[in-house]
Amino acid sequence: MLLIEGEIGGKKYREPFSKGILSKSLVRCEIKADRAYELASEIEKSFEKDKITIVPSEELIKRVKATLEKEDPLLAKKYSAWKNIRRSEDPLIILIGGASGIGTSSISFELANKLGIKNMLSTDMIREVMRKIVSKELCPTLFESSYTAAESLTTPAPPEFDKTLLGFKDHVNTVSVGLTGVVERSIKEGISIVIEGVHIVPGFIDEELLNTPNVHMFVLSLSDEEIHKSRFYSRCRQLWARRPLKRYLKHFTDIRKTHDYIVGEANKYGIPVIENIDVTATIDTMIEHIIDEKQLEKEVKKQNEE
Ligand SMILES: Nc1ncnc2c1ncn2[C@@H]1O[C@H](COP(=O)(O)OP(=O)(O)OP(=O)(O)O)[C@@H](O)[C@H]1O
Ligand SMILES: O=C(O)[C@@H](CO)OP(=O)(O)O
Repeated sequence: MLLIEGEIGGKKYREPFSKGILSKSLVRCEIKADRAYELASEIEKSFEKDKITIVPSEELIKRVKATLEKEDPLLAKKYSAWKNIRRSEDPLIILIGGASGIGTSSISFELANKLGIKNMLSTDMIREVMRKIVSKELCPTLFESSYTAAESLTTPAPPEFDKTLLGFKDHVNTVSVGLTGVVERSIKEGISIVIEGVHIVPGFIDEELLNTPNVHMFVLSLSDEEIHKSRFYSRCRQLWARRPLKRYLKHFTDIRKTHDYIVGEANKYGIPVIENIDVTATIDTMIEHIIDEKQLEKEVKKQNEE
């Protein structure tokens, strides 16, 4: 039997080679399930042919990369990229913002899955907890949606300001308090987490917190309004969806205003804005950014030590 030898926290362990586990990780690199299983079998056979019975996990990764290189060099590059992040012992705190319906929850689920991150949280959940703590009288916009918050503003909006955005900023400002708490706690505990939602807006979260190593922020966008609108249709077709399509279509103009505002702020603060057209491309871009930032952090750390 072929055994894989790994190390966790300085302790060595051995486990039987599993074609199922390996093919699952190949599927994450966009290889079709059938082909992934065939490749996993080929890799197992190649070790048997070499009469190897115990393989250090590093060796296994090398062989997978070599096999993928022959299959398609781009796949090998993708596999290396996300494997590097997964194997890193540093925690990752990933914040994904964007207007309602842009795809923050779908992308956060896919990214967490790909990187093996087990903690996920939506800012809508943070908002829901805050609604139980703060009264409606004290903080009326908190009880609205981000795009309807203006309806509960207690003071009239000055004519030079856009009312929708005034309400939006007030709403985001409040939820950012809870969001900051979650980010601080995640850093303190050293856990990896993906947090997503409309309340992740550059400029509302303390810059020092965002500059903490391993904290990465992204904003999703859709410049084509029609594609954005179609996302509400596709969401309401999902059986589990409980959010009425009519509400989002009625407020679509306001949702677009929040979209443009979030993107504008991201550009102002140098936060990557990713057009969320294709799930795979979005995830790949995020992984590339995380790797680049990690490299930069390493270089800065090295310079500071010198
Ligand atoms: N890249 C994509 N390509 C195609 N469809 C997508 C993509 N990303 C998300 N979707 C679909 O768009 C719809 C809206 O996505 P999702 O629910 O993730 O948005 P959201 O930003 O979390 O919205 P909200 O903030 O209102 O909860 C869903 O049906 C989802 O499956
Ligand atoms: O406030 C919002 O923009 C959305 C975010 O998901 O929430 P809801 O439409 O459920 O109020």
